[in-house]
Amino acid sequence: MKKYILALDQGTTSSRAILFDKSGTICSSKQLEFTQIFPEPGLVEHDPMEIWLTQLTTAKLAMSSIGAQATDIAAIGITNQRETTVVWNKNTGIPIYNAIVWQDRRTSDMIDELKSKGYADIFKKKTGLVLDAYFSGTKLKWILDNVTNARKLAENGELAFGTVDAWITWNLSNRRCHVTDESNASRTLLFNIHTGKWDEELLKILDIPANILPEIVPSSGEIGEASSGLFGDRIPITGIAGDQQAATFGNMCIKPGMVKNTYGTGCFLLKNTGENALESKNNLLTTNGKRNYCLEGSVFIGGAVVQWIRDGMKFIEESSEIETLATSVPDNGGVYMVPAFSGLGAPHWDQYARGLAIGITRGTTQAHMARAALESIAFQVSDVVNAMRSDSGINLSALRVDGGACKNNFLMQFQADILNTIVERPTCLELTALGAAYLAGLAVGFWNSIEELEQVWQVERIFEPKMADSERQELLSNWQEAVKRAQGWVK
Ligand SMILES: Nc1ncnc2c1ncn2[C@@H]1O[C@H](COP(=O)(O)OP(=O)(O)O)[C@@H](O)[C@H]1O
Ligand SMILES: O=P(O)(O)OC[C@H](O)CO
Repeated sequence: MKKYILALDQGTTSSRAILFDKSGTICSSKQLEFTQIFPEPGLVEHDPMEIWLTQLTTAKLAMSSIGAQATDIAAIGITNQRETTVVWNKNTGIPIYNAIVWQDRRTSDMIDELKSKGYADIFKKKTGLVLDAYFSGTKLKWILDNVTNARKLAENGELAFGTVDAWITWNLSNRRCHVTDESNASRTLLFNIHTGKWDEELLKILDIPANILPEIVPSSGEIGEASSGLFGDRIPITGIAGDQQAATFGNMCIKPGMVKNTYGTGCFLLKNTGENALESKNNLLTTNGKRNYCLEGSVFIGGAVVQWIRDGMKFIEESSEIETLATSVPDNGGVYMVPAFSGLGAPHWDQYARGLAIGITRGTTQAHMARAALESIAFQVSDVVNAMRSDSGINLSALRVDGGACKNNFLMQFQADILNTIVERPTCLELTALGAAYLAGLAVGFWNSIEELEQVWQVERIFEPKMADSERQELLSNWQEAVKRAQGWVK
């Protein structure tokens, strides 16, 4: 009898493997952090081999720690940091350059050039995305233009491009599958979300040869097999989704209008818009979920500001300590932090914004800075919600949350206060991995219906808004002023 689904969650800062049983319970979980490479300010890379090896190791450890065999596992579901771009040689299986991470800003000039040539509208219409260095298309072009021999090898059909899902699947399948799914393809600037195909016109604009691209496969279905050499027997791969779409499914936002926000490295708020690919007038992205479209607001720095308070400022030793530090003062003492470390994402889309802290006086302490850092996460989410409110008349009765930073009770209460909306925190916070497990499990009959999965989602705690309107308005108005001052800084 198959007892588990193995979810591989390849995130920005760590690789994770989780074995879920039929009740959606985590039976085993292993996580390994990997190296963040910052070659210059604004550039962020990962070593693709380290991504693969940490992912493989976590899978083996998750299995061995509970004595699970390959034959106990019904299927593998893969979910991943999106947009991060890997190009490898199909003959050797070796990447020709480091993975260029979604946070990397090296193609900002390329984006400016595309905008100046008037291409913003066509990309928006076909891909649902705004032109920004965040997405894979210009990162891929940069590799082809800058790595020695890359373009020649690509023209000879010797190179493969993929987001991290494709890289993991290629390695799991012993180089047999070069595939991606629509939720990842929809983050490349190369994929037409209306036709469900790579778009020839966009490929031409970016000068990208079609033969480098992965085949697009369903997010849930027969995708490939992990080779027996890895786990002792073959295991079907039947689920792939970008991490934010997977979390939307894991959070069971399956009906139009339902909204989730994931508080990981960044913050990603997705609203299910059903079968309509709603075009945003407020700089939100239209993106593909499982047979559904979503409106998305991507905030580049969420929990990462807590890592910066810990590792950069060294105010705390563990991320969890920020809550005690921040609540040791009654308020932010007039300090506002805009963590635009790699520009601002939705709804501002300013590649040239940079971080600032403002309102500092002689009385400002580490506690005020920590509090301002946490508040900045909630303010950014609030900007996205407001953009969504004016776009689609969103009636946000409750916000479902997940991700590492939503363990922080102060942050969740402040979020509820600033949005003036209930925040619902579920019992299982690993909803990205759970979403990928669901996609894989539904494809092999481990679970039979979405209705069955709806029983798994349970609320752990509800945060009710308590703040007075006047206080909320003052905080938001000061935040908006701070954002204005951060914008365009490195232009
Ligand atoms: N108690 C906490 N309070 C605030 N932030 C936290 C807390 N615990 C973890 N984090 C933040 O959560 C993030 C990790 O969440 P996770 O969902 O694992 O992210 P990712 O998938 O992007 O790697 C880190 O940026 C970390 O700083
Ligand atoms: O790795 P995460 O969870 O921060 O997610 C990264 C996003 O997929 C970037 O779009």
